[in-house]
Amino acid sequence: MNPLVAPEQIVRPHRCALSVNVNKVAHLRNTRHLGIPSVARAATLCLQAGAQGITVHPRPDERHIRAGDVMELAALLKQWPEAQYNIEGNPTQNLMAFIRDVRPHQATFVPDSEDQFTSDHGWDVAKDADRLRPLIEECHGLGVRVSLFMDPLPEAMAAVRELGADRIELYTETYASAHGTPRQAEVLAQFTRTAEAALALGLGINAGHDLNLANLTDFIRAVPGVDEVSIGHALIADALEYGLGDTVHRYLRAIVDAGAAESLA
Ligand SMILES: CC(=O)[C@@H](O)[C@H](O)COP(=O)(O)O
Ligand SMILES: NCC(=O)COP(=O)(O)O
Repeated sequence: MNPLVAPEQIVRPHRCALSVNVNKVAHLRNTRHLGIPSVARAATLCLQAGAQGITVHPRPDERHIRAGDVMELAALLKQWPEAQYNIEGNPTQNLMAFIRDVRPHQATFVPDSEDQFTSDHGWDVAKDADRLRPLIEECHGLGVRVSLFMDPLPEAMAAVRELGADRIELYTETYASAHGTPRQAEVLAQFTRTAEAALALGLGINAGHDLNLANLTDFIRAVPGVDEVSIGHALIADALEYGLGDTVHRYLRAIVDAGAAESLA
């Protein structure tokens, strides 16, 4: 296949999956020694409400998701064969041990330092290629899809493809900050160009970070071919108001409203 088909030739019937990131449930749980709220129970409620996946980011300092959560969710998701398990992290730190143990559907490589407040940048593929290539190959050998957390840089997509990654995850904080401002269209266009470049190379597209009920539909409408959005912070905050099941329905409705999923009926 021509590795650079023209964007207008990309026709991909698309559904966009919602993967709920449960980091913040674990964050709250960790502030007491009571075991509540339960991460597994929260994940179950999200799946029962129709979420198509669960995401965790087990950071080395275990500030929220702990190793026990990763294993408990792996056992839970065996009861939900249609649902996808996405484990995020820095593969040069603690991520690969989880990937080897759990073999999730997807590993999302994120270039975070150990003490980082939150994820705030994508990979510099030119600089990191030699370290990432064998780790991507190892994941593929384990049957695990690999997504690279990336800033919206169209020119970086060829290097991502050359590395052998299956998908990119568009780091959407700059979009979320610009949403509802005069810069929205300009910032969104950069994400659209990046997605078109990725699709032209046969890469799948995920997206995440600071997505919420206010900005999600506009993003999915504008950016072609989004396979999966992983949403945590805002969704868990919304659940304090609407309850987890109703909140998941609201996010699924936002994806339907963007035309990227069938109606919830
Ligand atoms: C990679 C990314 O943007 C998020 O998935 C990440 O999980 C956020 O980490 P915290 O929940 O620790 O802020
Ligand atoms: N990869 C993004 C994610 O999993 C959740 O990010 P956020 O919604 O907590 O900002």
